[in-house]
Amino acid sequence: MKLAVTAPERLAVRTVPVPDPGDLISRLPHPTALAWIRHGEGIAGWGEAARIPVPGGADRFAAAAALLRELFAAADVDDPVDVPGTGPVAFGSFGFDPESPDSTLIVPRRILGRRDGTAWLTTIGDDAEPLTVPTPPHAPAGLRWQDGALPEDAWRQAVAAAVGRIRDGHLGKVVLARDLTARADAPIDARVLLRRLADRFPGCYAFSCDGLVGATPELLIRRTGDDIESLVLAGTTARGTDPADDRARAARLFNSPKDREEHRYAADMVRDALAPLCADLTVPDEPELLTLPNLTHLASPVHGRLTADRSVLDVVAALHPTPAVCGTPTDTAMDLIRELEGMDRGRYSGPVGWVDARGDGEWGIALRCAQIDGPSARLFAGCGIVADSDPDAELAEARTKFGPMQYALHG
Ligand SMILES: C=C(O[C@H]1C=CC=C(C(=O)O)[C@@H]1O)C(=O)O
Repeated sequence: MKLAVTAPERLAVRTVPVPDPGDLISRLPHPTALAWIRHGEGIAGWGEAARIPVPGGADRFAAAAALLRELFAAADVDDPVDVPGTGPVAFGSFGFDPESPDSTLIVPRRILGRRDGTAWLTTIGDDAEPLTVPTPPHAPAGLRWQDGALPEDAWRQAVAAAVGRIRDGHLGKVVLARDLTARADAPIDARVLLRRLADRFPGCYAFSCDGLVGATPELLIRRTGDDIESLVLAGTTARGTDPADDRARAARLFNSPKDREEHRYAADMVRDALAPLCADLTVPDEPELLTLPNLTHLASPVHGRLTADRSVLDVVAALHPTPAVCGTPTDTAMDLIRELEGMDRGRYSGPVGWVDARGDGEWGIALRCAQIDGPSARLFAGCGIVADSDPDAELAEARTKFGPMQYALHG
């Protein structure tokens, strides 16, 4: 696959150290924000120095990595700060399904970053060229909600059908998702959603890229030099109504054979995908609990050291789609998702994040998110289904997973 890029032939890139910029989200001047922020650290971008539409295909990550390598190698870079995220950076979000055409990389004109006490501003392109005038953010108003592809009952039946296929031995696990749509009175401003998500879910990665906005707890891969990290999530319970109930639910999740099975598929696949690329790969034998404001997940933190020079996008290519969002075996699960969900997921549950010219970067799985298109938002939530899954319980779990974006829209 050969990609086309809308960009000047040679990017001029200058990074300078800046005093602590404070809250990154409030520095975003435009509704079409680019962001990747957790606990107040990360990068925020605006303007477009380059936009790269990436067609569908199993090789979309490799094609994107190759084009960025070329674009960044040709850039004229002045970067005295020289830490991951400085110099030229592309934000990106990829379609979940290789048959979905919907993936994009964007190199912003400005990137404001903060990490471990260092802050920087990167300017890409002509410094003197004016950016559009900043606009104040406006919260969405007059929201009207509608079911997406499958109303609740139909989705429950899809889950029951998936359980049947699993019990018949066709596959071990599949993740089924559903969508909801909301329409506001005016175009939705990503900055308002980011603000609310970052405030309520500070431990998640608040992201915004080309209309895909959310706060995901799941780190697909972070590459910092040779080091790679991932946080595998699968297996979920809602938080309790009081501390005793919360502890009881967490204990039930931790000891649930059904959730352990759901988790094991995901952790095993990540280990198998990373093992050929890594030395010193550690995947815990047993998951731990990750507690979020609305949910508790089973979580496996994974670490390794790359044995060859691979961009973070090369590692994304090896990992996506994990059984946290697809299933096992992958191809059978992908076919069942196409058959039962009745929709194209677009970029929901695809990789979202950023990559720099060193090949460093952070990519999450786009969960707890919505695709914003003018005044419309399409929200997504999915659940891992195994032989012992109960359709009613999965529907309740999906409702809880819609919660963060419903909150982001309504406040
Ligand atoms: C597919 C989603 O969550 C995944 C990540 C964590 C836990 C999951 C679960 O327990 O089903 C899912 O695998 C979603 O939030 O839409």
